[in-house]
Amino acid sequence: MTIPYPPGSTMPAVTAIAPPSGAARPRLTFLGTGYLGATYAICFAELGYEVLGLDVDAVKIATLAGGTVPFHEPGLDELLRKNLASGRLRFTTSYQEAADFGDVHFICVGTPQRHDGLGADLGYVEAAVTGLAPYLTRKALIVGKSTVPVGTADWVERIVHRHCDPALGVEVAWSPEFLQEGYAVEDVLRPSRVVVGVRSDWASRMVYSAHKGLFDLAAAEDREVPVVVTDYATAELVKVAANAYLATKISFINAMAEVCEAADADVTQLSQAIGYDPRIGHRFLQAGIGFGGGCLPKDIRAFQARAQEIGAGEALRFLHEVDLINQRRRSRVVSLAAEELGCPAGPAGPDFAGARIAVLGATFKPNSDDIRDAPALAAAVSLSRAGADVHVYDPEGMANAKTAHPELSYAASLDEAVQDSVLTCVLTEWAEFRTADPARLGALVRERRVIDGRNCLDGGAWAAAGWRYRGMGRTAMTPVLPPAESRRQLIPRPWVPDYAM
Ligand SMILES: NC(=O)C1=CN([C@@H]2O[C@H](COP(=O)(O)OP(=O)(O)OC[C@H]3O[C@@H](n4cnc5c(N)ncnc54)[C@H](O)[C@@H]3O)[C@@H](O)[C@H]2O)C=CC1
Ligand SMILES: O=C(O)[C@H]1O[C@H](OP(=O)(O)OP(=O)(O)OC[C@H]2O[C@@H](n3ccc(=O)[nH]c3=O)[C@H](O)[C@@H]2O)[C@H](O)[C@@H](O)[C@@H]1O
Repeated sequence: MTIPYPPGSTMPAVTAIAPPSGAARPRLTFLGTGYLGATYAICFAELGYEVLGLDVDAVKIATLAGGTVPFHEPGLDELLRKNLASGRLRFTTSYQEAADFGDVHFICVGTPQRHDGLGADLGYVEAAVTGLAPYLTRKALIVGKSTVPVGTADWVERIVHRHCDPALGVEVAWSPEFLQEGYAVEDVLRPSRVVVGVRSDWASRMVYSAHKGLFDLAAAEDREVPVVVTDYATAELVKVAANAYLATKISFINAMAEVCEAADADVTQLSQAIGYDPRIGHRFLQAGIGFGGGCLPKDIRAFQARAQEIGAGEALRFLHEVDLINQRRRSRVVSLAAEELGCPAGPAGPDFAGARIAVLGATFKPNSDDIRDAPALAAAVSLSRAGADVHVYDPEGMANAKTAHPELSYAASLDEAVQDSVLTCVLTEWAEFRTADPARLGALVRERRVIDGRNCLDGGAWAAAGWRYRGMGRTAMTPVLPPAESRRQLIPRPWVPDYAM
């Protein structure tokens, strides 16, 4: 079924569309106030909606209601306080309150990897829907935002029908989310696209009304937000396909890093050079220790598992290789460390015999406190298990890292982490590490050896300060510059072929 967007029209003008409730804008609830749900609740209040955030974690709800975002996301704390003060934003643990309040209910709960290590655990989605549905007393729309295996929206619809009075006509839609942590506020307020799977014109209208604030903002800024209205299955697949593509792009460049290591070539220059082809582009071509986080790794595994279940397993076999390449990058940091320190190889791998190693970075990427499946922490744990005396420091991830890995030693500052170390590993590219003065740090360490697990340091400057520098698939010492910068640096004069010089 093709549903025009805005509903009933192919024109971008939408002023004639009013939400079915008759209110100026539907009232929104966000079920699950983690990284996704809290960011959405706060940003949609900022867009002018009346919003209620719900979570089963009473501490999280009290923290949010008290004006503090329980995780690190640039810009979000200010918006939270502003919108609590405006009265448009509230938080609760009561499903009854959410059902009474909301016209549109967004499901934002986690969908982690199942304990069997493959498919997605949909237990939280089921709990959220069965928690809300029995309290609904009027027609409402339940919109899934969590990342789920294809077929989930159908299943949720059946659960809703089992738990609600059919006369209410409660409906379902699925609208996957593409925000990146660290840029979440910008990504929510100015999304690259809105994708929605719907089954009725009413659901389409409601989704439109629930996003109208975004479209109004875009119009005021003379931008457009592309909207793709489709069926449930396509909407669900768009999300996992996007993450599978991003993961594949990163593993592709990391595979090139492996080849560069064997060929004594430089992957950062290779990446820069291929990225100038606009069909390839520079983004997500940063070779290093590989991808982590609460999404890419689990999503590519769940996607493979689901494809297998529906008879399309062959099509996604390459994602297994993407995963393996990614895991090898973490091991490569450990083997590089062993090479650098000349550690003897025991039957279970290298023996670091108490060598003091500074691990700079614990989060899966900078500007986040998220340590889920973080490559930096995984490498720190491997080094520690292999006998190293590891000291971890991260600007924002310390509290989460200490909870997840109390067995590691933690330093209170960058300086304390590197003090007396024989090896320094930069494994998350925080600005604090990228801009650190190698000469100053050199005075603190016992031996000047650095592994740049993100290819983010100016190797030349570190070498000039007396450090032995090792990148990941990198031979050159040139700093890795953003494309515009590098273009200015690399093309300062008309190119003259060698033979003409
Ligand atoms: N973190 C991100 O950047 C993005 C996440 N996603 C997807 O969004 C979903 C949520 O991810 P995160 O926010 O990162 O997870 P999270 O773990 O930070 O948050 C999930 C929240 O749901 C709450 N919860 C669990 N059961 C509940 C229930 N029955 N009712 C209400 N709340 C409940 C938890 O207490 C927690 O606060 C996942 O499917 C993820 O793949 C999608 C795009 C971006
Ligand atoms: O589904 C999700 O939750 C989200 O997953 C990723 O976002 P996020 O996990 O916040 O982080 P990314 O910026 O994608 O980085 C993921 C990992 O890849 C690594 N990475 C990224 C880019 C690169 O070139 N090289 C590289 O190793 C990062 O260091 C990080 O560990 C996607 O980028 C989002 O679009 C998506 O919404």
